[in-house]
Amino acid sequence: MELLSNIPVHHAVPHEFIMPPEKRPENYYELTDPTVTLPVVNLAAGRQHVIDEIIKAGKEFGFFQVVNHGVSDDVVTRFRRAAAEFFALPAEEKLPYYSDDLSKPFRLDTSTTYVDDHCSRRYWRDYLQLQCFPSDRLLQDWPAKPDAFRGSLAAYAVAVQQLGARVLRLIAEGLGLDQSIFLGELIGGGTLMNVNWYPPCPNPSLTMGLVPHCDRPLLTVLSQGDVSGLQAKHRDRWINVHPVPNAFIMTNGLLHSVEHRAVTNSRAARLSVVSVIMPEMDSHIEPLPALVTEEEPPRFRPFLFREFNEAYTAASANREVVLHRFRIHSAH
Ligand SMILES: O=C(O)CCC(=O)C(=O)O
Ligand SMILES: [Fe+2]
Repeated sequence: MELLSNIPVHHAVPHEFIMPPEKRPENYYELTDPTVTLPVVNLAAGRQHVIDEIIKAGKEFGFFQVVNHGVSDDVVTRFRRAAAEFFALPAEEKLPYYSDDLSKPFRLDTSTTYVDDHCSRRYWRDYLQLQCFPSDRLLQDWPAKPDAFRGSLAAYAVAVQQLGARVLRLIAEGLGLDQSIFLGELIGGGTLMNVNWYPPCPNPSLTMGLVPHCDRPLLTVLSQGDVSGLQAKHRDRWINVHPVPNAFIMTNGLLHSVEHRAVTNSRAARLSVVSVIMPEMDSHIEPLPALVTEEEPPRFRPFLFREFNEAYTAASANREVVLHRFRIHSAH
């Protein structure tokens, strides 16, 4: 399949990218609620204030941006630039990495195919999917070109993992739990990364960059640069996640795993770097006893992360279908 990034300029939308009318983002403007903006949490503020803001944002939105997060702009910019340069390489240099084998530690692929009424459609996105740790062993699987790719990725991955651990400690404290409760097997699956490339699209109203979905891991740390396109569900409406300079966007399954999607635009290419902090496959997922009360009984049965992962893949990330498998249905 031809990569979108192999074509310098797209003058028309090929038919396989045209979404059926009900899946188009035409509600981009109508259903988008311009009065709602996602909270921006300043991590340099007082600790208790930061914790309160994160818990409030997590409960209300399941999504928030963080600034003054301690990850240097240079680390972020260097990796974002190297990744953009990778997508701009000539087709033959990218070809060796092209694969749809999910077990590969580094692979390049193009938009997921989505099948509807026996008709398949494609999303307007190329992406890299890679494992980050242990970086000394995986480094050789990462591309040698552009020159800055390996070094900048190793630095970025460490910085993002530390930031993720810091936010997980703050969340634990905010829930009245031991600070390190989420830092064991729940993050032991390592960090996976998606680097998404959405080239300018001649007709954004017909295409989607990424299907509405919820992320499956414990915490996602997303860098979207300065081009908008990310939207999150809030009270049944899509809201735009406005780019905030040097911010990271966080979303997690602890408080609320929120449906989000990416729309395309005709002006500028958009690159997002999505780091997902994964549990070990055999970790036991269940409501923490400290959070279960008679008024708040468990709503989901215990399961292994492996089972959840399989259900997620089988249901193509459809939130309701996945949750249904694990929900405890009350007797009345
Ligand atoms: O491009 C974006 O901003 C969203 C990407 C995303 O949600 C993902 O890769 O899981
Ligand atoms: Fe996502």
